[in-house]
Amino acid sequence: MEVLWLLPLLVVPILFWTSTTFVFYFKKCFYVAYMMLLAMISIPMCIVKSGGRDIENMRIIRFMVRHVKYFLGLRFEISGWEHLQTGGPYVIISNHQSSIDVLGMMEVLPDRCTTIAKKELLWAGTVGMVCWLGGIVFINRKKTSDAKSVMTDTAKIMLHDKIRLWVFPEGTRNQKGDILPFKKGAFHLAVQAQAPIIPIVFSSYSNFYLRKEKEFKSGTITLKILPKIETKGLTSEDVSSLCDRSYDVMRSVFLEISGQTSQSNGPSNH
Ligand SMILES: CCCCC/C=C\C/C=C\CCCCCCCC(=O)SCCNC(=O)CCNC(=O)[C@H](O)C(C)(C)COP(=O)(O)OP(=O)(O)OC[C@H]1O[C@@H](n2cnc3c(N)ncnc32)[C@H](O)[C@@H]1OP(=O)(O)O
Ligand SMILES: CCCCCCCC/C=C\CCCCCCCC(=O)OC[C@@H](O)COP(=O)(O)O
Repeated sequence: MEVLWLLPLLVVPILFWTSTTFVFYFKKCFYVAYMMLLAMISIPMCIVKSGGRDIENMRIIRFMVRHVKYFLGLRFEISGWEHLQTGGPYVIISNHQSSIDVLGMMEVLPDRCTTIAKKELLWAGTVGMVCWLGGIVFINRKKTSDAKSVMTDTAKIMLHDKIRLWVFPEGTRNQKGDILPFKKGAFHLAVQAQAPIIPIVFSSYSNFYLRKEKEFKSGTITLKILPKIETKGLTSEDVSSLCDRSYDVMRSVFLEISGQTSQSNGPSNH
């Protein structure tokens, strides 16, 4: 009878070995549950260290998240570190494929850097709470005028508090094997703060993570930090061309590091 208790210990490894769908759901559930747990542990640490919402809490979050990749069988190959050796405020822009991006983000996140996120994330339990404590700026994507005014205020805070901002200019997650046309908020922000833009490109996850096919294998993510793009002297008139330039350089690097050749990208709103 006691042997029955051992059954799950046998069944889980067998399913892991035989079913890619099981592995997919197992890893996804593990990821969410473990991030929730890490966030729960981090909340009191952030409160004790900073007394509340403070960008310095991102150091704790970064430290807590860095090992999660090992459990998911992921490796990062990072190049271009020298481009992050820039003092003062800047805006990092990167492509956005999945919530797994958070792991790459925490590999390279500079000090005094937080991010812009959709306001719905605030309600993601302990993860939402820790994001708030880390000074993440929440925007309402459904109310463009509100989102724009939050970003304009953020440009002022960036300069005043000497902080860096990480923005996903696609504005949503995308796993279509290409980069979506960029929204313009990140570029207005950089121009308003007269701060440089540092593009970071994540290679495609399609060789290890396929949402539709329910596959989540081990894999290596290439993360390329690109040279900064200056915005000194630019005005709102230059935002469209700045956005186009950044998109072009990031897209060609994305295709190169994802082992794809350049095709014409479908829709473009810039
Ligand atoms: C310890 C355990 C821890 C566990 C947890 C682990 C980690 C937690 C910590 C960190 C993790 C954080 C991860 C968070 C990831 C979250 C990612 C997201 O949520 S992505 C979604 C949210 N982000 C964005 O949407 C940013 C990009 N969007 C924009 O910038 C948009 O432009 C916009 C501001 C939202 C407006 O949207 P819209 O669709 O209207 O975009 P357009 O670009 O077409 O703009 C329309 C129009 O407005 C002009 N515009 C835009 N912005 C501005 C501005 N700031 N000032 C002035 N004008 C602006 C733009 O030029 C357009 O006009 P025109 O066409 O005439 O040029
Ligand atoms: C009790 C509430 C339960 C909520 C459970 C959800 C918790 C998520 C938990 C763990 C994942 C950790 C990573 C957190 C940050 C990732 C955020 C993210 O990637 O959001 C998606 C957003 O960029 C774009 O969203 P859309 O594709 O436009 O939509």
